[in-house]
Amino acid sequence: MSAPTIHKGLAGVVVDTTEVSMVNPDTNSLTYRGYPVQDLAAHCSFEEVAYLLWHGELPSAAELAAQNEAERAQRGLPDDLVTTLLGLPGTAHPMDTLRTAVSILGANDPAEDDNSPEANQVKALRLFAVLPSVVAITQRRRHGLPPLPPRDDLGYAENFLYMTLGVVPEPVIVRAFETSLVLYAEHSFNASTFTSRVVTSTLSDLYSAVTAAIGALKGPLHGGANEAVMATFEEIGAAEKAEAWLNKALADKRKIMGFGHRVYKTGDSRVPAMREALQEVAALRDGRELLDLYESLARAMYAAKGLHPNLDYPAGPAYHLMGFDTPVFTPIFVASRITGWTAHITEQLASNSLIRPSSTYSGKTQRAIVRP
Ligand SMILES: CC(=O)SCCNC(=O)CCNC(=O)[C@H](O)C(C)(C)COP(=O)(O)OP(=O)(O)OC[C@H]1O[C@@H](n2cnc3c(N)ncnc32)[C@H](O)[C@@H]1OP(=O)(O)O
Ligand SMILES: O=C([O-])CC(=O)C(=O)O
Repeated sequence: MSAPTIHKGLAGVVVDTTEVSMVNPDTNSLTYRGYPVQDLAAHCSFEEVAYLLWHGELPSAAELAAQNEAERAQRGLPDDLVTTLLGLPGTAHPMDTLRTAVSILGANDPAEDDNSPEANQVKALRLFAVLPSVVAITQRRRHGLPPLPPRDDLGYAENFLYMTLGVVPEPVIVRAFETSLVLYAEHSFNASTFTSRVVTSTLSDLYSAVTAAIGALKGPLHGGANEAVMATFEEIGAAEKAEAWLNKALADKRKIMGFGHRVYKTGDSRVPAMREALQEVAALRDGRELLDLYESLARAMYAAKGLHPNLDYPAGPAYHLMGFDTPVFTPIFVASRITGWTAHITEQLASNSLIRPSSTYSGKTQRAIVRP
């Protein structure tokens, strides 16, 4: 009997179909429900993109108004949840706070175990609405500031920025932030989405699937890379030091965060739009030096390894210049990806099969228990 082929990391393994998005590495393109992501970023609000991911079509004006009304009404956090979250150690990573918040919201939801599409859509919208409040709390407590109540006169991106930073910034910043939310929203069977589908496949509940997905996204090989990119820039310090720093880091066999991708091998479809957003933010926020460092490291990495940046590479410095603390970068990714995760959870349930791959045993041969 020939040994089965092992697909480490499931690389290249096609496990299911999806109608939510298509990543095409041959053309470096990404579509959500058929629409190119850069067109959505240029012409749609994040709320419209959320509706598209959940319902398969862009909303009419009336459908969007109804969703917005429901979302704005649910932005606030219950007082006891705020108390619990502020009771976590100040050293807790904001991703841990976010994961805990989703878990508590699930435990308090009497419909937690109702896996009907209607009930799960209610939960998806509720999580979409409250996550910015949780992210905002984690940043504000780092600065000794109390939580700010949400404002229902502001759009999703504006309110998110307001609650975290205490002001509604310039329209260029709001637009760049919204672009990042659209670009981060969905990416087929990435590790965190796949995690959410694995949990869902056991017929567990949506909150459990999202909690697990947050755990998967936290890692620096996935969403955590947007925070790690900032740490890299801080370690390098200046553009003229980038090449020497990189050569040493590669000689030390370090992974350079924000570069490479499991699917895209000739460039991430989302980077051009996010790089443009970063340039606009940098122009407004005195970001010339950071931008120079960004470009120097990217050039050196391509020369040394032929590797291109992924979305986390421009998103990290853009969030920094907008005024976000580094530990909230990946939580922002969560607040965006909640749309994609929940669309996939619904899709998984509609055509479910328990996800349970096989393995080849490589341990000790069978043996008897021998007691002395
Ligand atoms: C939104 C997102 O989640 S995008 C991904 C964010 N993650 C990161 O930026 C982390 C840094 N990047 C990486 O670690 C990888 O590129 C991954 C995990 C994203 C993809 O990994 P894989 O598809 O498994 O690629 P793999 O690890 O096989 O890389 C192929 C080769 O390129 C090298 N390589 C890939 N990415 C990097 C990197 N960022 N730094 C240094 N070397 C790298 C690998 O060491 C390997 O070299 P080798 O053949 O000499 O061993
Ligand atoms: O697709 C992946 O493997 C990672 C990624 O870019 C994402 O989740 O946005």
